[in-house]
Amino acid sequence: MTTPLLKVNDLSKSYYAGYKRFKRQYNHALSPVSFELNQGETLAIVGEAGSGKSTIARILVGAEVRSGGEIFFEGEALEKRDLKQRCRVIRMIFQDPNTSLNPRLTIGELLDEPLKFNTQLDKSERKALVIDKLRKVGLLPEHIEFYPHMISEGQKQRVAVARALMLDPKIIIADEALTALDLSVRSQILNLLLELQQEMGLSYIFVSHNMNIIRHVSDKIMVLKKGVMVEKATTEQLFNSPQHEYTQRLIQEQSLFTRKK
Ligand SMILES: Nc1ncnc2c1ncn2[C@@H]1O[C@H](COP(=O)(O)OP(=O)(O)OP(=O)(O)O)[C@@H](O)[C@H]1O
Repeated sequence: MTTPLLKVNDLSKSYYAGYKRFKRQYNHALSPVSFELNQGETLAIVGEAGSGKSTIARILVGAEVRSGGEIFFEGEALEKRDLKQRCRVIRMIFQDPNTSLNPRLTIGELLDEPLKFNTQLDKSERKALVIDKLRKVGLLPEHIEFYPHMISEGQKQRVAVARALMLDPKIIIADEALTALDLSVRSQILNLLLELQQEMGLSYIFVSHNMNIIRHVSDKIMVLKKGVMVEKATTEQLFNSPQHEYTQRLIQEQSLFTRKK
């Protein structure tokens, strides 16, 4: 049996919520969840607002500390790696490039940042890598001089993708990264992500509440409801025969919403 790229066992998260009747209270944002991700595979995590999707994402990238469970990357505990190494292997793309990209930095500076902080490369080596990644996401070397406000929404999301690629990660987590984009731009970015997956053997975790988006991109899906995993299946199984009534409702609501549009 091959070792999965990422193996998560009983991951959980509770937030301290103050005292009630002299007892410490906790908000269980995430009850223990387990899942695996293989190289080149796409996992989607779906659920309504507050279901714990982003909590998993934040723990995986090291932005949040887990309350329980274990995370193994290539068979080794993820915590054994320092945050720098962790940043290299798992990167995140956020929903809104307008807030995730610093407007005061040029595209070149934005892409150079991860290299500057995480590698020993000199300026010209870093510039060559920046240009390489710009090309990979369908932008031009000239974009180095541009500021985010000078380019379109779709191009901004391409910059966000390029930034996630700078350290040659193995896993990219896209947290609602396609939701805010209009339909034509969304399909362009989706195609770009799929091409990059083919080319670089990337694994993706798509965090989304939009069943339509994930249906077309994911190999398997995990459904969360109020911090509890209620269903986990291949995409085909889940859409053909959803087992949990919550999953059935999510699929139904999405198809109604799509028909109305
Ligand atoms: N820093 C925090 N302190 C306390 N509670 C938190 C914190 N961050 C998240 N939570 C709670 O944890 C639960 C899960 O939140 P999370 O952001 O993971 O949900 P989500 O499914 O990603 O929702 P959304 O789609 O709105 O981002 C929610 O009840 C939320 O209120």
